[in-house]
Amino acid sequence: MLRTNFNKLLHTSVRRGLKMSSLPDIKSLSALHSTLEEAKRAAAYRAVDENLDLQRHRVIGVGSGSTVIYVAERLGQYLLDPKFSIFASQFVCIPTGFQSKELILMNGLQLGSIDQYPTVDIVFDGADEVDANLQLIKGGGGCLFQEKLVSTSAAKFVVVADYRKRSPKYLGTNWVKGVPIEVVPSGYVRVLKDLKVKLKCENAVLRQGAPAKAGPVVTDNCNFIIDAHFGEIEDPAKLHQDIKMLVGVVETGLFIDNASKAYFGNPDGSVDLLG
Ligand SMILES: O=C(CO)[C@H](O)[C@H](O)COP(=O)(O)O
Repeated sequence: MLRTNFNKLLHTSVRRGLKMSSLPDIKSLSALHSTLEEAKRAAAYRAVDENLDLQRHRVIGVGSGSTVIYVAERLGQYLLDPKFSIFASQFVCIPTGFQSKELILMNGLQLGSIDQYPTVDIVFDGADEVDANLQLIKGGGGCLFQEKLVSTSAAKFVVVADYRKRSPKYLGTNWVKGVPIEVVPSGYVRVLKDLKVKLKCENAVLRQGAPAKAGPVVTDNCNFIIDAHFGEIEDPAKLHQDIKMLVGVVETGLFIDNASKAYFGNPDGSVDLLG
């Protein structure tokens, strides 16, 4: 069975022009165009190397954003290393949106869906802000519903981020664009009103697609996103619950008691671990 999958992988790799090679050491790779990108890559590679259990993990969630690009790249490198490919060819990768689906396919990985695989072994995903208790703001890229669906279906959720994402204390300090909230399109006016009147939100705006699109951002689930400003958030769990109660809300970008650790890449190439 393993051998058949391995042969299938070899044929697929050859067809796609991918060459078998050994898992590269990050130090041997060419420099990226900025220290920020280096930081993201360092966090992602280390998170994958330290948390991926080749013997046990089969269903792997791949999140969204610019840091996760390096997670998918690293998983693809495992697939191309003859030492690891016998295991990596068994991976089924679950995307959290259109972008991550593309990343999975581009790196030669096998694509699955959350409805085929409702139990996920491990998920790697980015974040917009992470506090000391591993509570998160996510959804800057508009994929929060599927990200929450996959991360809460996973036995382990590992955050990959750069140094800018680490909160000094309260969520809402570094990420000042507001808490992303996915809403049903016909309910957005009602949610905007309830956020201001019932939850005393400082400001809430419908996220716009301009300049790429005139009109609102439409999510992969055909919904809208509201960005709601609450300043510094002392009790993210309560705020999440309060927002969730509003009619028209699909999901909030507050990820509560969900992540088990976070890797933060630094400009000097080092990585800090929280959790
Ligand atoms: O939640 C997200 C998308 O909805 C992303 O994970 C988050 O915005 C982080 O992205 P990046 O790695 O580009 O900083």
